[in-house]
Amino acid sequence: EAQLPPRLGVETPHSEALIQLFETGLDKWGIDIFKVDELSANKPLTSVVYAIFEKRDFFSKFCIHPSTLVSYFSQVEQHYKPDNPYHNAVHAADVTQSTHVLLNAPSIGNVFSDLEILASVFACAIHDVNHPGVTNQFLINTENELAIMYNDMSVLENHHCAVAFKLLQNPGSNIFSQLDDVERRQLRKMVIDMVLATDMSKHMSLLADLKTMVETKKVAGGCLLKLDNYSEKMQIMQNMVHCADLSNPAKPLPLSTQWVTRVMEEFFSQGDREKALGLPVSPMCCRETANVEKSQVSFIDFIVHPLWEAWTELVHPDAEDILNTLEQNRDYYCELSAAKEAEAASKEEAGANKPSS
Ligand SMILES: COc1ccc(C2=NN(C(C)C)C(=O)[C@@H]3CC=CC[C@H]23)cc1C#CC(=O)NCc1ccccc1
Ligand SMILES: [Mg+2]
Ligand SMILES: [Zn+2]
Repeated sequence: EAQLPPRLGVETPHSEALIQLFETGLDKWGIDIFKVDELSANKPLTSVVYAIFEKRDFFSKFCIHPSTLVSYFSQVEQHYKPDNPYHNAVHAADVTQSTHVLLNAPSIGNVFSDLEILASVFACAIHDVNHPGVTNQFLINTENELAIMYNDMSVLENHHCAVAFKLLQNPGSNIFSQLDDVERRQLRKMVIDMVLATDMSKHMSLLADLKTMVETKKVAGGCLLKLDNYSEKMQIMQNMVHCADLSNPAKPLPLSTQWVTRVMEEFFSQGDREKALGLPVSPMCCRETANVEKSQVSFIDFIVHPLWEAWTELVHPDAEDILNTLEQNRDYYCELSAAKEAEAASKEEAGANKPSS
């Protein structure tokens, strides 16, 4: 019997503090995932996945040996680029833990099977693996080998999936080796369907389908339909993972502001590369002209809030607090943006009135 890996699957001098943090925060919306990164000695993904698998009893339910889980997710974690300000293992850990919380909503409690929950948690953990820190459009515009490989279609998302399943084939890393063939094939299809749905170009159609489902659910007297067909269930799972991927602005403000700084840094460095390559600079990637607060307000108003509003209706009333936090944060960015504009205007004013030297 291979000896057990360290607690939570990571070697860290802070293991007691990390265990404490998971005791109190693993099931909470708003755990400090940056603290998890510190306490886990920069293994946030492996430690979060290990803690969730333990809490959901996945080791015994799916006959997964802890050392196999650690072997696989250490490789996945290593394939997230630490130099990416945003699309790194901390983001993967954040999306995974956020989905773990969404799955605990009472109104979807008994909708999903253990295999569906396993697939959702796994999909989140690997959903951005080996992300190059640039957008699909950039890869297409620069005729990157990944765009050629995937014919410009959901290039990043196809790559994340392929890398994740390739790593499963490494010796001692196949966490799904004890599933039977049917389960393994079902899980693979569910994971691909969820990861490909994290491509923002699918956002509008995903949201439209979610709204339709909410309408029909209303008609069906409020309780969540016993979702019997695959496509309805998958729609909810895809939107759940997509919500988690777009959950930064709906987290407590000290976390949300760190994510804005990180994502803008990633966008700006892409803008720098576009400029250096003589390519048109993407709209929110220009360091000089971007108004960060204003664009976070539009990101929330046009993309994040409509999605979370629909999700909140679907799982009513379980996500009320999340929607409230999103709305409070939106007002904060709005005020900040107005204050910055007022300051800029008064500087302009002062400049204009400056006595000519
Ligand atoms: C924490 O903030 C963020 C967190 C994530 C993203 C993401 N954007 N996109 C697309 C929408 C450009 C992605 O495809 C990324 C990959 C998958 C999901 C969402 C990701 C953007 C922001 C932002 C912002 C922000 O303030 N101004 C930039 C902005 C303004 C208006 C509209 C979009 C972006
Ligand atoms: Mg992605
Ligand atoms: Zn993501």
